Amino acid sequence: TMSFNYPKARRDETVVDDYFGVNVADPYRWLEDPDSEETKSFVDAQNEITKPYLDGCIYKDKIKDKVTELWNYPKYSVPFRHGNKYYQYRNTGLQNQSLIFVQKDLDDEAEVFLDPNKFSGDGTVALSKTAFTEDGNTFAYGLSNSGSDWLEIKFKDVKTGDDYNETLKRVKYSPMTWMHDNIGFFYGAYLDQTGKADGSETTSSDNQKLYYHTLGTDQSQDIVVVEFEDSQLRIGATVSHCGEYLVITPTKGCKNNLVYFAKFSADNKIIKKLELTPVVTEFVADYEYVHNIGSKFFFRTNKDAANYKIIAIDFNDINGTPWTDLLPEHSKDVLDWAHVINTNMLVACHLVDVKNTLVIHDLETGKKLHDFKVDLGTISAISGKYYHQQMFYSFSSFLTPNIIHKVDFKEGRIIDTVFYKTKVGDFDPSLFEIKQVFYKSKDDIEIPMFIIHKKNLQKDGQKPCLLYGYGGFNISLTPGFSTSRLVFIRNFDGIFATANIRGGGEYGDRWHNGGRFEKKQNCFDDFQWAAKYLVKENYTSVDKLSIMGGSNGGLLVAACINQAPELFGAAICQVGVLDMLRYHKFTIGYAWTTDYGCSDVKDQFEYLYKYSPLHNIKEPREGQYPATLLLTADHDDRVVPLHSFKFIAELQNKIGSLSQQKNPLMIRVETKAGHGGGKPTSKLIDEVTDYFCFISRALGLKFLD
Ligand SMILES: O=C(NCC(=O)N1CCC[C@H]1C(=O)O)OCc1ccccc1
Repeated sequence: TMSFNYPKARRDETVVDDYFGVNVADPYRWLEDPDSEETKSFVDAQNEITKPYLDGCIYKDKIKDKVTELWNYPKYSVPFRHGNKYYQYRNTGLQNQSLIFVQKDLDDEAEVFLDPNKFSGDGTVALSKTAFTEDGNTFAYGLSNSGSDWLEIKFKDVKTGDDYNETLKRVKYSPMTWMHDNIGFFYGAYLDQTGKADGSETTSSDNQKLYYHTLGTDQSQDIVVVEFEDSQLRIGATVSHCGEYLVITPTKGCKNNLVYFAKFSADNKIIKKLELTPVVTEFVADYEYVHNIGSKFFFRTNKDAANYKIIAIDFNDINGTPWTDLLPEHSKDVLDWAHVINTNMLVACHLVDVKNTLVIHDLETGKKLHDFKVDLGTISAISGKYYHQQMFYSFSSFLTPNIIHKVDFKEGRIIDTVFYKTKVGDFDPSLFEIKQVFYKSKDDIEIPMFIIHKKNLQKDGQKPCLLYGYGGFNISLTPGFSTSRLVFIRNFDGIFATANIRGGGEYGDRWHNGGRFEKKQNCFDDFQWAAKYLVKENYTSVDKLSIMGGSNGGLLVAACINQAPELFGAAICQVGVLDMLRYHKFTIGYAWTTDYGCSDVKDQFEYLYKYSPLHNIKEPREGQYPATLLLTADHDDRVVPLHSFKFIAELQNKIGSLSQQKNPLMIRVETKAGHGGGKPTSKLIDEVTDYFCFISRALGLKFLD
């Protein structure tokens, strides 16, 4: 095994912060400036170590070919109906960005409506949020560059295919919603933020305002229609399905929002700030607009309902008429989302032990009308406007790429047919199996875990295993189809496992709250106990076990290798949140305090300091750190790359020089890329290939053809 001469990054020992009397050194503070020559040469020096190591993997070409081959299957979204046309995202398989197709009827020849690959040669301009007008004649679309959260909004005339002249700039974390006059458009922007705004800056995003744009005019004419004192609010907004209200749902963090509304004047003229009526003015719960009938509004909420429910609020009499439950909270099943279709039917999707169910209720009475048969897996999308008598939904799972269903509502009947079944080359799902196990964590709480492997597996403890986790922000890791993981199972003769650890939404607020604030350590314990389970049950062994996670999941991976380096052979940490004392200072980091807390508060500093990856790197009592690869990118303005730069510098400095540390400790820094959203297929395949090269080389895995 090689030893590595890692780049020596300057340590500035003069940078020391005082947190409530505790002095914390931050010698790599200078790495927080992405534009300094010193930081740029640090990144180049790191890539000069990492690239030869990855390219030195003897299977690199085979891995890339296999990943590409399995990736190359047609990906279709559910069809969407706007105006009198159907639209659908399609990718033949390897296109960098999916295209939007349009057709008059479902059995007509579809033609290209929008091809985002035309916006750049390398596919680094991605289509982000989009919104059609009610009449379907105008299409608003947001473009994101190099993976940044910043959007530029354009408007296309559907009939001619031509774009209107205006471009709305400095848009970020923004709604996109049209007045029903098909001319007025609402969006959120940071127009008074100075300096760079291309996603490579780390500037904190403050003072978002909600603007009203009139189609065909210049952005400079736009009107501020909603703004709040609190500069950290992101202003969610939706024009109600009836077109007569604007529902405003400001949020500050990543949990709980407020609710206001404005009723439009009869002539729909908007020339100044909107008169807002307050509905919810404290951050006590999530409230998501589902539908309204006149002044009766339906929201999905977790107010007094940890597993969420649908309530009805009368906007004409907010404090008079009691708010009622339309769809009561289920004692165990979590209400994932709800959608109104066919005028008076409510489609409800629940999560039951991390598997989706799909039912239809009567909108008036809440009475159940229909149960869709759903296998172990996820309802990955639904489409259909409330006034349509037709909807589409898609299903996918670990061994099942998208199956699209068409549902027609005719003469009181519900007719569910398979509309499109995705085929993936020569992949044969019958050769593999999915298991769901419930293992005990450190505190004996039962944690679900999906394990996927070839059938007739010999549990000889020698199988390479890839354990994936996230554990935060009420996000649930539900079954999904991933060809890269199937390459790991098929060609490394491996096992893929995903642990539904606390902090996620798998069991509603109970599960989310079990992994937040001072309980965040439960996430790390749950993940470490998943690793112990996989070894104890003879699926794999420590030196064949890799852990992987991204963003908050990158925090998970980095905290776990600090706390239990002896449990893992390799660790893949993608775009991780790694400096828990300073994360809130950059871009949208302050919004994450609803999960993490903040080092500005004494008792929160204390528990953050205990697990913050950057501050808890220490020589293992015995053995070494796992082979560790950090991945980040120069336009990641969700989790700025400085987290990974500082962590790898400290890891190489403290651990890289130890004689017993034979495993590589590296970072892969991508250019013209961001947090992950919108990444072109070519870059995704290169990234998967690289971290498979890293794992296989570090663990000495064989690649079977
Ligand atoms: O910050 C988040 N979400 C939380 C997030 O992205 N986190 C939370 C921790 C690190 C990172 C992650 O895990 O992906 O979203 C901001 C946003 C983006 C686009 C539109 C509206 C709002």
